[in-house]
Formats: sequence, structure tokens, C-alpha cells
Amino acid sequence: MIIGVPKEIKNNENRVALTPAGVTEFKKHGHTVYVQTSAGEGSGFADAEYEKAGATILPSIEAVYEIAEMIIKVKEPIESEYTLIKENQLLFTYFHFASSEPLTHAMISRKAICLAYETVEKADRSLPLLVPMSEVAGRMAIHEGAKYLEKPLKGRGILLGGVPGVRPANVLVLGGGVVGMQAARMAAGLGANVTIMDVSLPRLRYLNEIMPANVNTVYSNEYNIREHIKHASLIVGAVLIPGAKAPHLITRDMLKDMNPGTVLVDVAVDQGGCIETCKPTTHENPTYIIDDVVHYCVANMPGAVPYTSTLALTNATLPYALQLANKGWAKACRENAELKLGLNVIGDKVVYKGVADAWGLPLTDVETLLA
Ligand SMILES: NC(=O)C1=CN([C@@H]2O[C@H](COP(=O)(O)OP(=O)(O)OC[C@H]3O[C@@H](n4cnc5c(N)ncnc54)[C@H](O)[C@@H]3O)[C@@H](O)[C@H]2O)C=CC1
Ligand SMILES: CC(=O)C(=O)O
Ligand SMILES: [Mg+2]
Repeated sequence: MIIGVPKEIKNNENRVALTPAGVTEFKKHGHTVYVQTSAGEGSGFADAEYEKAGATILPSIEAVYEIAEMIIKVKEPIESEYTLIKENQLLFTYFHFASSEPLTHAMISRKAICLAYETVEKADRSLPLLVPMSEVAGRMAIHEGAKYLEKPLKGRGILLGGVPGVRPANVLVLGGGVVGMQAARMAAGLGANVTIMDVSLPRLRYLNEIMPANVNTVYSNEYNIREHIKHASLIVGAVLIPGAKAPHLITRDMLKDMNPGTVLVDVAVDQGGCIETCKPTTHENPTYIIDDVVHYCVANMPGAVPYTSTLALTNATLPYALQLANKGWAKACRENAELKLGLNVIGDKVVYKGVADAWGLPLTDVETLLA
């Protein structure tokens, strides 16, 4: 198969979807790899290293989309890429369709095959291609939150861990999955008082077992959220209903109950956010303030630490990408139920329920298109 790796063009997105080590693997299986010039630079991989591994460097993004049967990317295509996508071209990347109606319609009109990293799902319900970036974003949520709690950055002016004789800050984590667990661990390590909320009792039991003593678990419901936001200095949004729009657990009216300078880090922004007042921001301009509450809603947090994130992401994606290249998308999905769940759009049909529901589009049974 002919594989194309474009350079990411989202704001401050420095990850790349394939490393030179990945090129070596594709070559071993008889595939051809084209990489856009400087695609790996932000992650520390020079064109020469890709060439040494057997890739051909192309001068432009247009050239990569033109030649490739499968495009491997990191972030969803942005508007300037829409028209480069060809009918029946396989796109293997994050899409987060439920947070973008224009993207959904654009992909349907391009008639591409959209296999979304974030909905590839194992039998135990885990999301193997989301986990590594959730681990990064969960950890980062606490660095970023701690930074924006500083007074010059408009925060409350509270040190998360406190100091001897002064109480630590309260950190509230909504959603105790991968992001939530990593965020709680980081905040606890800094000495904060941490509360994790989730609707899954088995998950709360597990977290209760493994977390240090300064982490408490509380069932997630509106009453408990309203109580806890009054005392939290940093709130991390980390809920997920796979492939669907995130529920708004913090509504606009709740902001008035928070202390001025409270920081909200809504990691779930890529699925629309679990805080009603959240709208996507960029690393260039990560925060905005509503009712004296600082909102940080960067939709590609791991893009800022590409040396870690590119390796973590490609460790997880490469085995699946190889299956797609070796067998073609249809056979690979027929034979691997995990990959099949990654299919969101096939040609002009939506095949993922969360996406169809989000935008009121008809849902086509994926089996009818794989038969
Ligand atoms: N902004 C960014 O750069 C990044 C964003 N993300 C996003 O972070 C979000 C969370 O991802 P993961 O932690 O991997 O998901 P996950 O599936 O591991 O965890 C989600 C948790 O939310 C819980 N949940 C569902 N409804 C809830 C409710 N009403 N109240 C409390 N908890 C509830 C679930 O029980 C689950 O434990 C996703 O939207 C993901 O796409 C992930 C990586 C980077
Ligand atoms: C998961 C995701 O959206 C990201 O890593 O940017
Ligand atoms: Mg994202």
C-alpha cells in the first residue's frame, strides 16, 4: 500500500503520525511510504532519518494527499486539507466528529474512509489509541492548571501543594478514566487535596484502592458537583462517552458559585467539553475568562510535548496501521473487531452511532458495507 504522512498544521501541533522506526516496519512489509518534508521536525526526526529508513520525502502536503492510499495523521483534517482528500482514501487519525459538524459534513462529501483513533475499542471497553494521549493530557492538565492558578496569569494565586502551615489547594477531577487518573495522581503527588468523581462505582472502587490518601472518590451527580466546585481551585474535565458529545456537568450558572480565579482545564474539549462555557482554544492562546473563572480548553494538549507524545502515540498506532496496510481497510476491519469500531464514516455514510446521533444523521450498519 502507498502510505502518506503529512505534516500537522493545527496550531502548535508538533506531533507526527509515523517515526522513522515506523517507516522501517512498513518497508519490511513491502509498503511504500511518503513523508512530507519537515513533518517530523517538531518531534525531533529529520527528513534524512526518514529517508535512511526508506521513505521518500515529498515537498508539499498536496503531493502527499495526491499519491497516498492511506493517510496517517495525528489531528483531524482542518479546513485547508478538506479538498485534498480523495474519494475512497483511507484516513487513519483522530477525528472527534461529535464535536464538529463541519468536519463531519466535509468528510461525508469527500467520500473518504475515516477510521478514528479515538473509537478503536478493545473487548474490555478500553480505547488503545486514545489511552497514550490521555495519559499525556491528564498529566499535563495539572502542570497547566498549576501555572494558570498563578496570580499574574489571572488565577487565584494558590500553590497546589500549599506549604508547611498553609493548607493545600482542592483539586476536583470530573471523570476517573485515563485522563482523570493521571491528573489525580499528579495533583496528589504535588500535595493537593484531590477529589475524583465518576458515575462508575467499579471505577471509583478501583481508584479508591490504588490512589494515595490525599485522593478521595465521590459519586458524580449534580448535587455533589455543585457542592465541590465551591471549594475547588482547579477543576479538570475528563469525562468521556466514547464517540459521543460530552455531557455538560458544569453549566454556565455554576460559575458564580466558584471562587474568582478558579481554573477549569476541560480536557474533554475535543468531544465538545464537559463544561458548558468551554470552547476550543490553542496553545498560542490557551485561556479565556468568564465570570472571573479561567478556562483552559486546548484540544491538542499533547501536541505541546511532542518528544513524549509522538513516541507514545506511534507505539500504539503502528500495529493497527500495519494491519490496515497489509490487508486493506475492509478485510482488516472484518478480521479485527477493535479496528472495526474505529470506522466512523465510509464514503458518504456515517457508521458510528455517537456521530450520527450528534448531528441527526442517518446511521448505516457498518456490516452492510463490510460484507
Ligand atoms: N484535550 C486534549 O488534548 C485531549 C483530550 N482527551 C480527551 O479527554 C477525554 C477523557 O478521555 P479518557 O480519560 O481517555 O476517557 P476514559 O473513557 O478513560 O474515561 C472517561 C471517564 O468518564 C466517566 N464518566 C462518564 N460520564 C460521567 C459523568 N457524568 N460524570 C463523571 N464521570 C463520567 C466514565 O465512567 C469514565 O471513567 C476524552 O474526551 C478524550 O478525547 C484525551 C487526550 C488529549
Ligand atoms: C486525543 C487528542 O485529541 C489529542 O491527542 O490531541
Ligand atoms: Mg484532542
